Amino acid sequence: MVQRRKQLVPSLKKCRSSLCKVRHGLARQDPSSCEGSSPHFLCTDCTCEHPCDQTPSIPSYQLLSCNRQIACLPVAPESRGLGKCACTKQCDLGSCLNAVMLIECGPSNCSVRKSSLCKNRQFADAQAGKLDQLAEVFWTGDYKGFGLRATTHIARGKLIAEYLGEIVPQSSVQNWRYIMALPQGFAIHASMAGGPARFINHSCDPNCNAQRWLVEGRWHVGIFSHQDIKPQEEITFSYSNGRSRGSDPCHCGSSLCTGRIANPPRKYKKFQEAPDADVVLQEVPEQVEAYEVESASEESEEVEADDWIVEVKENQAVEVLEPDDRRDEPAKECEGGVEEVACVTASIAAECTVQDEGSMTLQDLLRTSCNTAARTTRAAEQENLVQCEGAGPDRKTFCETFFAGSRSWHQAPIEAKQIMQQQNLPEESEQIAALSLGLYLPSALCLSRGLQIENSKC
Ligand SMILES: C[S@@+](CC[C@H](N)C(=O)[O-])C[C@H]1O[C@@H](n2cnc3c(N)ncnc32)[C@H](O)[C@@H]1O
Repeated sequence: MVQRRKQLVPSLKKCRSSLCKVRHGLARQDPSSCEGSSPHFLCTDCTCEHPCDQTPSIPSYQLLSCNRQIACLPVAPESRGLGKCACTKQCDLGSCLNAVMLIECGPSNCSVRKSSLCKNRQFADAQAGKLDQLAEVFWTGDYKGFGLRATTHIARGKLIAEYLGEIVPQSSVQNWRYIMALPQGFAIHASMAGGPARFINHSCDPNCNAQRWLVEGRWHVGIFSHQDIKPQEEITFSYSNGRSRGSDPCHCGSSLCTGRIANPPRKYKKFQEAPDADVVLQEVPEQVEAYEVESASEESEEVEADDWIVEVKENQAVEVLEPDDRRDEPAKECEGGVEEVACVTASIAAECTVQDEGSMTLQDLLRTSCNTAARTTRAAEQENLVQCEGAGPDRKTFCETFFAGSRSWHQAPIEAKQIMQQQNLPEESEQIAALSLGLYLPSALCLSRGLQIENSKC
């Protein structure tokens, strides 16, 4: 513990570089001197260990403003038949019935006439870019890679960021570093595309929690502060779902640290070849478990999410349809006089891996088109899914080595390099493979900047 502290706050006396003016975690370097900043990323700190010219830049990923539907996530069963809230003049988060049940208000379920008087629109506001930017990505150091920290004082109960990514079946996930579980076997996969929340690290004594909300019938996950947070304080939540204890070492630095961060549940172990692979399942915590439809989640856990679909009938009983049966099902959006929307959404749904026309809503349509067309996102997903088979023998070998590896690769650039050399792989292939897997790998980043690695540093 003492050693770790030394590493996080290096002594300024030892600092020889003129660039090394800022102590890690206390202040921010002038953003204008940072190269390669992405829109939400202001700057990485310079430390003696990582002077500005050596602090890695963020591995590339696509910045999203809303979730991208790759699998057609069914409308959340519990959203059916919900009435409007009982608010009259305005909706407040503490009193609106929807908000209390972690349901966001929207045109269909809010009683307040003017949407500006409804405070229960946090996710919609975030997606519209209406929320204050409260946090920035920063370099925490070798152990945890990048993280997110407050840029200002954040009061308790604030939505800091939505956990954005691609909605996929959990069964298709191979890189578990950037995953948030959803009910019914789905997940938000933020490896290739997502938002700043993908950088939030685990802590055994976190200042935030992940909450699953229903927004227009769809699950969304937000990172909310559960205590006041000071400027420059790292934003963290617990990856542990309370059921599993992971084997990855935890470096959260808290006095309550259990020494481990969580692993994916056993049923998905088949996707990680080695017990010690660097994989993490972040699952929404207990307080939102009420949103699980017990029988639905039980059933869907047993079956492949992309072959089967869970349907909810009017009486809320849950039924699992086999793929053949659901072809005859009418598009649900056609009921209720929105045929036009249904036609368009159905044609987009036809592009999806799961042919679930009935569960596409106008919101999906907007979400799909607010990013890339469904056709393109599907192509991206295909590429993601065949990471280990797809593009050439070098990437395949690297990928297999990564999943069979016994160490956290992002912490072991030397080992990564040795394996590449043992297998006679050109160095560039490591970089390409690492980036295509959405991994942070110092050696890959060094190579991308044309720098040599020596003693774990560029
Ligand atoms: C969702 S990513 C968080 C962002 C990541 N630090 C990065 O640089 O992209 C999860 C990964 O971060 C690292 N990580 C997060 N919390 C950690 C902790 N408390 N101790 C050690 N590593 C941690 C682990 O490698 C984990 O697989």
